[in-house]
Amino acid sequence: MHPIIPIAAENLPNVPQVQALVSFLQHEAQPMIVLDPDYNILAANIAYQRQFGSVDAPYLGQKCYRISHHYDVPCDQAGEHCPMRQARLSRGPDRVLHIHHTPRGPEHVEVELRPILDAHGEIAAYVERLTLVRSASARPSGAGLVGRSAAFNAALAALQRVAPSMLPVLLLGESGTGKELFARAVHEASDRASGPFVVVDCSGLTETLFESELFGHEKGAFTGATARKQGLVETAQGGTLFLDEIGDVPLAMQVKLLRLIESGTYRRVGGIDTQHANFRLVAATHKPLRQMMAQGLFRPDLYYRISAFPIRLPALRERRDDIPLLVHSFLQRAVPGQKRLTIEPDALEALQRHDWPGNIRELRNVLERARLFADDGKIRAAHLPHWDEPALAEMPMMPMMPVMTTAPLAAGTPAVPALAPPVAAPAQAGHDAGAHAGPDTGAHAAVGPAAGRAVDDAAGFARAVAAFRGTRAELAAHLGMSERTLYRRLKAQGLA
Ligand SMILES: Nc1ncnc2c1ncn2[C@@H]1O[C@H](COP(=O)(O)OP(=O)(O)OP(=O)(O)O)[C@@H](O)[C@H]1O
Repeated sequence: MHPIIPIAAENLPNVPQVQALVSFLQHEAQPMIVLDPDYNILAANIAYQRQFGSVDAPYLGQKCYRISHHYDVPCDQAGEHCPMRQARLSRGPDRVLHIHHTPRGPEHVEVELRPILDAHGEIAAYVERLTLVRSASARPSGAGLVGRSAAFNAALAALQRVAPSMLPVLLLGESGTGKELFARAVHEASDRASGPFVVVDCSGLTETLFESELFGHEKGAFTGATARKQGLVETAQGGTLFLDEIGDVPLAMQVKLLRLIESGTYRRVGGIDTQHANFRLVAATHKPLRQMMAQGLFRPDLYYRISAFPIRLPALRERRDDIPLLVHSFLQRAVPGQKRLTIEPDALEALQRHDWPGNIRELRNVLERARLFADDGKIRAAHLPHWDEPALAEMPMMPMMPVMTTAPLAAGTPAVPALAPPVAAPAQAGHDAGAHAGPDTGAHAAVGPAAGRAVDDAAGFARAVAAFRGTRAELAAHLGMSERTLYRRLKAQGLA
C-alpha cells in the first residue's frame, strides 16, 4: 500500500481550490503533480509516485526541472520548451513532449500543464499531468522506434498529436528513415491498435494489379480469377491502411484512390455492389509530391486529401546525436545464437562522421557487416567501410570464380549458373550500403566485393544476380538492398 503523498497542508498555497484539488487528484489514474508558480513540486498523486517516484531522490519541495531534467535552471533557460512559461503567458493549458529522467532511465513523457486560478484570477498553482510515451524509446531498445534528438522528438510529438484522431497522415522522408516503422507506431498509438495494420507497397504495381490488390475481385472478373479475392482495403477493415510509396501510384489509379478516400466506398473488380471501407489512412513517400503536382504527375485533389497532417522524418545526418543510441539498440538485436557485440569509441566516432545517404537502413547494414569481422566481439573502425576513400568505393567488381551448382535463388526464380563470391578483406567489403538499400533482418549470407553495394547500372545488377548463389533474402543482403527493392529491380529488368 502506497502512503498518501504528502502534502503537508501547511506547504500548500492557502487557496481552498488548490487544497481541494490535491485531494481530488490523489486517486486519479494518471500521474499528476501540483506545482507552485515558482516551479516547486508541492504534491504528487499515487500514480506519480508509482511511475516516477524514487526512494533515493525525494521530489517534494524540489524544483520540477531538477527532478525531471537534472537542470539547474527552468527548461526554457536550458534551451527547451517550458510548459509553465507558456501556460503562464496564455493562462491556459500547454502540452509538450519531453525526455524525463525516471527511475528506469530517460523516457519520452508527454507533459500537460494547467494553471489553477484563485478568486482574483491570479495563478495560484499548476497541475501537471504526465503520460509515458510508448511509441518510441529514449534509451537502447531491442525493438521499435528509438531516438531522442530534437529532430526525432519533433516527429514523435507530431505522431502523438495525430495518432488518436482519424486524420490521414502523410509521412515524408528519404528512404530508410523509418517511414514504415512510424506508420506502424501511428497505428499502435491509435484507437485502432487492436485492428489490422495493412501495408500496400504502391511501387511496382501495374494499374490492373493495383486495382485488384486494393479492391479485390469477383470470381471470373478476368482470366485467372477463379475465385473471389478479398482486397487489401477489406483486410484493413477496422484498422489502418498504409500506402507506402504513394508517389508511385499511376495517375489513372490516383482518381480511384481519391474516390475511395472521399466516399469511403469502392467496388471489387468485376463487381457491381458498393462496398463500405473502414480504415485510417497513413501514406508515405520519399518523392517530392508538390513538385510532381506542378509537373502534372500527381493529382492536386489527392494530394490535399492525404496531406492533412504531414510529418517529416529527419534524415540520419540531421540526427547524428541519435547514432550511439541506434547503434546500441541494433547491437542488442543480435540474432539468437550470435554473440553480443560492443563497439569501440573510434568506430562510434567514424559512424557519427558519415553522412548516411541510406539512413538508418544503411547504418543497420554497416553494423551487420561489421559483426562478421568482429572476431573478439568488439566492433572497431577498421571493421567499417572506408568512406573517406572514394577510389575504393568506385572499384569495379572483382571477377568471380565459378562454382558448379544448380541451387535456384528461390521458388519461382529461374535457376542461373551460380558463382560463389570470393571472401573479401574487411577493407574491401564495405563501400556500399547504398542509398536506397538494405536488408531489414537477418545476418548477411555472403561477403564479397559487391556485398552491401547497391548496384546502380542494369548490367552490373544483372551480373551480380547471375553470379550469386543463395536465397533471394541473402541476395538482397548481399547487394545491400531490401527484399522489396530487389524484387522491384528483378521485375523491372525482367529477371523475376
Ligand atoms: N527510429 C528508429 N529506431 C530504430 N530502428 C529504426 C528507426 N527508424 C528506422 N529503423 C529501422 O531502419 C530500417 C528502415 O526503416 P523503414 O523500412 O521503416 O524505412 P522507410 O523509410 O520505410 O524505407 P523505404 O522508403 O526504403 O521503404 C528498418 O530496419 C527499421 O526497423
